[in-house]
Amino acid sequence: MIVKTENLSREFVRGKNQFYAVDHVNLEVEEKELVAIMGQSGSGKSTLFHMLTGILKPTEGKITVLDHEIEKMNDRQLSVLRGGDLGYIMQGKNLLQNLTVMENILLPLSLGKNRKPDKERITYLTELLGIQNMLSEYPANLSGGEQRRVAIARTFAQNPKLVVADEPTSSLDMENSEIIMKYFQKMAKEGTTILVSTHDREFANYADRCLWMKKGKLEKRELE
Ligand SMILES: Nc1ncnc2c1ncn2[C@@H]1O[C@H](COP(=O)(O)OP(=O)(O)OP(=O)(O)O)[C@@H](O)[C@H]1O
Repeated sequence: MIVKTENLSREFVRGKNQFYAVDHVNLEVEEKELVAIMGQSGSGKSTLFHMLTGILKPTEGKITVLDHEIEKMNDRQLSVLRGGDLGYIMQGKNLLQNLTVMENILLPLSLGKNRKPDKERITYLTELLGIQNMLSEYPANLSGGEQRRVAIARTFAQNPKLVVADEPTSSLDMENSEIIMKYFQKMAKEGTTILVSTHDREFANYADRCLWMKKGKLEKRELE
């Protein structure tokens, strides 16, 4: 099992209300699976992904990712993991603005253990994602969709065993979304486990399995 959560929960307080953003989630993802989590805005997908990747501590429950007990790891151990076997494509723009595109792509590799940049892999990825002519640009000079593609290239450049991707196709046009979905499917077949959150129902055609998140609870259900 690559991902396993047991009763994973996160509570937040807003005003006088205490509520579960993630409510006793039991999720299991096997090696080589491409699993899509769908759900309305605010249903808890990002909170779940933040906990799986050690960005956010749970209020309750257990998380095992790639044989690591995530909630017991310290920040240093977590950043080594996130620079190596675990790749996290976060939502929104998250490139470092003072580094060029290429420097951004190489950054996780400098945090991971025993990972050296694989030039061939990086060339392949940047060409596939159509960012090969922007490698010496700064992120501020790129569109939102281009920055998204750089973030995707950065994650796969580290050759992770598990990729957690939070709405990877959100600011992309159809053509680029399809390239990403096909690439995810290919990488899953070749051995990378991928967990993706999305509003894009097209992903259902590429994923091995779709789950639905509703008010913090994870449901198994057919798409309408
Ligand atoms: N730090 C926080 N403090 C209080 N409430 C929070 C915090 N972070 C998230 N929430 C709330 O928790 C709920 C789940 O948010 P989350 O970002 O996980 O949803 P999501 O499914 O990823 O949404 P989207 O699809 O819009 O990204 C929302 O109601 C959100 O407002």
